[in-house]
Amino acid sequence: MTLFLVGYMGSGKSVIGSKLADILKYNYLDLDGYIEEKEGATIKIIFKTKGEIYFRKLESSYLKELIGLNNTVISLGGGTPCYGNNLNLILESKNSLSIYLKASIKTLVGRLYQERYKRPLIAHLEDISALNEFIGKHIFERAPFYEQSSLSIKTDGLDINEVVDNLVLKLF
Ligand SMILES: Nc1ncnc2c1ncn2[C@@H]1O[C@H](COP(=O)(O)OP(=O)(O)O)[C@@H](O)[C@H]1O
Ligand SMILES: O=C(O)C1=C[C@@H](OP(=O)(O)O)[C@@H](O)[C@H](O)C1
Ligand SMILES: [Mg+2]
Repeated sequence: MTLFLVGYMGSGKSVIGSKLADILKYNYLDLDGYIEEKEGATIKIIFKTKGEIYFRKLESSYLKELIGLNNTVISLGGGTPCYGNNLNLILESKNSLSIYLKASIKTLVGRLYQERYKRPLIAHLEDISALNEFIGKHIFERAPFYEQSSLSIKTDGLDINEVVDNLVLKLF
């Protein structure tokens, strides 16, 4: 079984995915981490030197390499299901489930403000209200992709361990 974690930046895909894999005794992969390892460059540097389109092409081709793995939790990037044929690959991959980690704009802003420099799409946003507006519009565009996941879980007001526990309960 492959479990794909889906959701906006800051929804907790990376942190929850790694803990979930520990609990389930599954292998763990973070698509962004995989790209960084293979390319020998951070996501930030890839965006800066080659641009977003180049990153999206890498993201799609490395996603293909990770389809069909057994006993693995994979944290996707926030944009992964929203480009090219990625969503079909995820949804049609055999013996897999996609899990949408949902969070309100307010929650995401709270989690991302201090960390926005790690994320090229939001690093330029100076203040909380600019971040708030950007995320609001962006989620409106992306939610229809995320919503096609096999299951979803609301994370507002839950700490990391509570989200993992709820997820384990939903899965089994
Ligand atoms: N449920 C949660 N409660 C509190 N903080 C969280 C929660 N989920 C994630 N975070 C924090 O939000 C930040 C972004 O999490 P991360 O796993 O990198 O998200 P993503 O991979 O979806 O962008 C991290 O600092 C993480 O510790
Ligand atoms: O939403 C996006 O388009 C992106 C999300 C990031 O991953 P996280 O969602 O793990 O932050 C990373 O893939 C890249 O910065 C682009
Ligand atoms: Mg991540």
